[in-house]
Amino acid sequence: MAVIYDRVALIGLGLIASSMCHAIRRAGLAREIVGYARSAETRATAREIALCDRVTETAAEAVAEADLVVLCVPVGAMEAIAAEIGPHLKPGATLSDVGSVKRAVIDAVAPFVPAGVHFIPAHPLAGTEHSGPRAGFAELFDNRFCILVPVAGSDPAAVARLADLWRGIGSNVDEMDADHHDLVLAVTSHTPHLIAYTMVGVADELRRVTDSEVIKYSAAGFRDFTRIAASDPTMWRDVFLHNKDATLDILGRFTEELFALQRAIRLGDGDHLHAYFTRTRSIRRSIIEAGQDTDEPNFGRSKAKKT
Ligand SMILES: NC(=O)c1ccc[n+]([C@@H]2O[C@H](COP(=O)([O-])OP(=O)(O)OC[C@H]3O[C@@H](n4cnc5c(N)ncnc54)[C@H](O)[C@@H]3O)[C@@H](O)[C@H]2O)c1
Ligand SMILES: O=C(O)C(=O)C[C@]1(C(=O)O)C=C[C@@H](O)C=C1
Repeated sequence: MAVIYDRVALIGLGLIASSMCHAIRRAGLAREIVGYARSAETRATAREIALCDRVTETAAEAVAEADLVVLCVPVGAMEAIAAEIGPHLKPGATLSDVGSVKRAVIDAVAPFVPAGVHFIPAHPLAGTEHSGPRAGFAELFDNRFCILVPVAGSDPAAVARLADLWRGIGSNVDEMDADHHDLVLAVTSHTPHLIAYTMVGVADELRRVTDSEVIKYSAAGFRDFTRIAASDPTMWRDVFLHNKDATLDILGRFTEELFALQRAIRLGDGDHLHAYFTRTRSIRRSIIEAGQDTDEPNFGRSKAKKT
């Protein structure tokens, strides 16, 4: 594949940046990848594993002469890093990010984007519970969506170029408005993470009572919760602090449904439970039929009906 950006600078060398490094290299989409990380330890690791072509000591040095700069730090750290690099961005360059929340990142970063720099926020819908520069792998974005959230007046050619990069590293690309993005993600990612954190917390409380039975007999469903609940605490603290309204809205709806199910159990209302579970089962099946579940053995291969 052809080079899309001569020089790409990645700020924050964690799971997402390191995966971008591997994936951009795999597809040959940049002539040079420059990385910057705040901690000396992360910079040393990145150099040791030759993650990027060059690791710089400052963010300003990393972005100088870069054609694409991607902020890969937690959402709450975006403003400070934008303020630091703003004056050093090259005219005509594209500034993007991978934050899990979009409205708060746009509000925090936009004031520091100089005229002549294209600011195009983005969010790859792919991740794992691991973090840091060793966690990345080239296949992370394969068959996943990357949502681009162009701001008012974005240059269509710059948006198309960034979309080409994400397609080149395996993603499907969609565009969305920031507020809509934050609501959709509150449903599909943020609130589910909060529920997983809560359930694992409840089990942890129980463990003190039942002396490790929870761990010993943990079944697949709970194990999946523990994987999600092992995700980075800083990243998730920032997600909830910066997508407050949408998360509280969805959490309110969740609690109402939970109380309705709790009531059905108390009243022995099997019809209510059966009807509810039938509806939710059909949702899972439609996701698989649409070929969106990469954990499903038939993903991307068939639309075979399951019984
Ligand atoms: N992990 C996921 O599943 C996932 C998926 C999609 C998007 N994201 C988003 O991508 C971004 C990065 O997440 P990640 O999973 O790669 O995290 P990570 O913890 O693996 O890496 C984050 C990097 O940012 C650096 N950092 C932290 N605070 C900083 C600060 N104040 N100033 C400068 N650097 C700082 C860390 O040292 C680290 O290098 C986040 O905004 C997150 O919301 C994460
Ligand atoms: O698979 C996981 O570990 C994830 O949680 C990834 C996940 C998600 O909720 O799907 C988490 C946060 C992101 O912003 C995007 C993707």
